[in-house]
Amino acid sequence: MDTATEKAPLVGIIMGSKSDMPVMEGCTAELDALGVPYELVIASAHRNPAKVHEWAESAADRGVKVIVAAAGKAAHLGGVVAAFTPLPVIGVPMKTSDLGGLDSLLSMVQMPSGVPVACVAINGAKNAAIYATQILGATMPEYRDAIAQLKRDMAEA
Ligand SMILES: Nc1c(C(=O)O)ncn1[C@@H]1O[C@H](COP(=O)(O)O)[C@@H](O)[C@H]1O
Repeated sequence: MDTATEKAPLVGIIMGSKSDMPVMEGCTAELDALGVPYELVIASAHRNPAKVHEWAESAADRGVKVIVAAAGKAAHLGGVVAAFTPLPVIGVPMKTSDLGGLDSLLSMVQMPSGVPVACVAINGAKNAAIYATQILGATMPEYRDAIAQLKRDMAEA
């Protein structure tokens, strides 16, 4: 399932399996709430490396500014994507039934020097959306304003 919002995507979301989708709906819902256009692709670095390569290498040319990569278990996807793009990559380690997501977290966060993947909490899909929007907000005032409003809403609540 490959999808995108109608406006040109600024965030590229990739996940290793459609089984990650229920958690990652927390990311798309937050991006929708913040008004950030995104594209979404399901592709595994293990099962379909050619598709991951092509998608990651062409992301910047499509106008994508930040990538969110979600994967569970041997979660190499974010690192592989980071190898093929100059864009910042935010990893979302998926909770797993066997090792509770510690497997995903450690395989995602322990990147070799020179190829960073910024990693949120296990199942931290919403925070990945907020962090991606904050990165956009560094240069795009409308997204800085959206984050400022989110903070006001949280304080109010
Ligand atoms: N970690 C990876 C990668 C990868 O890193 O390329 N590809 C799939 N997966 C993960 O395997 C888990 C189980 O996938 P299935 O449910 O399809 O068996 C998912 O959490 C997925 O992200």
